[in-house]
Amino acid sequence: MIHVQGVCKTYGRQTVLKGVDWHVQRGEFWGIIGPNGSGKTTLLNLLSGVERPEAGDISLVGKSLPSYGRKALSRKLAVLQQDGLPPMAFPVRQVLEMGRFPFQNWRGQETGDGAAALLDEIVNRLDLQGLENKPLHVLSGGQRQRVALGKVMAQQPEVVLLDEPTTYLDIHYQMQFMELISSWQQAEQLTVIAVMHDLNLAALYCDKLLALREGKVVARGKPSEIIAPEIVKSLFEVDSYAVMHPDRQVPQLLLRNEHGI
Ligand SMILES: Nc1ncnc2c1ncn2[C@@H]1O[C@H](COP(=O)(O)OP(=O)(O)OP(=O)(O)O)[C@@H](O)[C@H]1O
Repeated sequence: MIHVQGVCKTYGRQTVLKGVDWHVQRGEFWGIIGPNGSGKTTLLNLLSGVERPEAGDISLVGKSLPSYGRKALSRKLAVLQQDGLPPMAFPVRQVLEMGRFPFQNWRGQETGDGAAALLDEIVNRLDLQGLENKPLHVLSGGQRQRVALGKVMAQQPEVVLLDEPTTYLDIHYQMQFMELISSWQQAEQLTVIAVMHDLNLAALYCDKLLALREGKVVARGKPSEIIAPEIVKSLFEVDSYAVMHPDRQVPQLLLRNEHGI
């Protein structure tokens, strides 16, 4: 689905990504992990076409990323940020309709049928009934992030890029958000790439993890291979224990100090 080959990115004198190679298959859920400043968001910005690499190539479904026009790219790929939508006055339903941009003509009219039914389905799936006519700025952060997800779903992409999407959510909404993404991914064979700071959530929901440090890939693999005390120590300089989650059989981290308490 996505091929990243020898990608380097420099800002001024700082080389932020140093020769990243990475292959993502259709339908996989990847988490990008690593310490602050390791290049995670930069890599996501390159994948979304917002930024261009100085060296190397990125291809999406066999075609080089720069060869996509804006609309063609937005039919393939959608991006959801930490705070997906600002608290603006647009009503929820209208925000969801904005996700249909790739399918609208120059007059803003939908070129195919079925958009209204699709939006109804999204409203039900995300439990947004009763909120459709409310302006975004009266919603809670958790509700707003659900609307942001709905807008991305309305775009019907094949790939979704998420940049720390649960940062501002409490644990209830974090779980809810990850469950929604995960069920969408499985239902549609969606490819998901998410920058994740919460390693326990990453272990629970991602199929695979890419670990970056100082702009280089230092580890990649299944959560069971990556969420291990030695790797976590090498990435974050933090001591930890890894224990098995009793329901899902994936590792979960418990933090510790150097005295083991
Ligand atoms: N537009 C920019 N101009 C200059 N430097 C930048 C720019 N974007 C990122 N950087 C620098 O590149 C480095 C990597 O930043 P990036 O945001 O990709 O890291 P990150 O791993 O996502 O960090 P965090 O976990 O803190 O979000 C940082 O040192 C940052 O200051």
